[in-house]
Amino acid sequence: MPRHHSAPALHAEGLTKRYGRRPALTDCQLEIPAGRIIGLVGPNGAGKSTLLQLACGLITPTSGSLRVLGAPPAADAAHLARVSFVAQDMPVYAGLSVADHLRMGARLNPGWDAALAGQRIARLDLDPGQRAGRLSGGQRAQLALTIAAAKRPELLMFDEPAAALDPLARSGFLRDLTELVTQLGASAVFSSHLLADVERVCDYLVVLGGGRVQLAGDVRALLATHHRLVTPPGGPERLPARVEPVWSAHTDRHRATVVRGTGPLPDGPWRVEPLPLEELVLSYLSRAAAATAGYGPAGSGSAATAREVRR
Ligand SMILES: Nc1ncnc2c1ncn2[C@@H]1O[C@H](COP(=O)(O)OP(=O)(O)OP(=O)(O)O)[C@@H](O)[C@H]1O
Repeated sequence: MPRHHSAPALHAEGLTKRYGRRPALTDCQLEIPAGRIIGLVGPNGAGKSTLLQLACGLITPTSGSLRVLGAPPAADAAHLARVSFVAQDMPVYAGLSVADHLRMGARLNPGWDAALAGQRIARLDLDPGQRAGRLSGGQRAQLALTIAAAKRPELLMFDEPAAALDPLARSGFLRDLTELVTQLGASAVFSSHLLADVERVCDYLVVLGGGRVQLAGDVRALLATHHRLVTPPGGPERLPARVEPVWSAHTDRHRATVVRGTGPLPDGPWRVEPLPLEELVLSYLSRAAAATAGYGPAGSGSAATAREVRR
């Protein structure tokens, strides 16, 4: 049953984090509605972990503000109970058994749902006596997901939860994550390099590049407002009115320009094609990288696709 969501899941204004003199996030504005599954994507060093760590109060901003479910991160014990965070590499206590983890969860979390935890452990066929250090990567991930969900939080945050899992384990993990978030009526944010995972699970997207928000919005709305215009090499000489070019890539045979604009695109010397999520993300990241390197906002690049976003 969905909960009543009044405050955004995350709301950042001018959010900036520097480690010493090294900028990790710069002047980020974000307003992510609650009740969504949010994919946080970007290349290595884009600031994804930093944003998640700020959101759960492990670190504090250098300047600007961040609110989580309407309150400062980790504002008090009641607020901590509303948020679950699973850090990179699915941390569990290697020397403790599965049952020990559940007992610890029950002791530390006032809203602990022992029935939910117990049912999941049984369904996953995890041996309660097994030490966590002896579990497979997929089982560890499922244990961490179980603990995160049994708190019955309003917001779950995962830092690259499925990166190290094989495709089958990853698929099961993402299916369970979606089911649990829906069952709890919660929001979830997870960072990933794997755009196929994001596409499968997320209905809201945040693209970070160079420590800045490059793109954020509802996935369906973003895909509806972005198109690929295909023209012969060298084109298009002019773009339709009211569209913004994002990025242009060319081969010997054609030029593909990713554009943003609402409404149907008029006929012209171009072919209009829908844009896969992967290409949408790569367009914004390419534009960000080009701007950093100083060669223009909608410069050209070779047509490149990749299932992983890497620098
Ligand atoms: N504790 C730290 N001390 C100093 N610099 C840090 C620290 N944590 C992160 N950084 C730097 O901040 C920037 C952002 O790092 P962050 O880990 O947030 O990126 P990321 O998008 O999560 O990367 P990845 O995908 O590789 O995990 C990087 O330049 C990184 O080197």
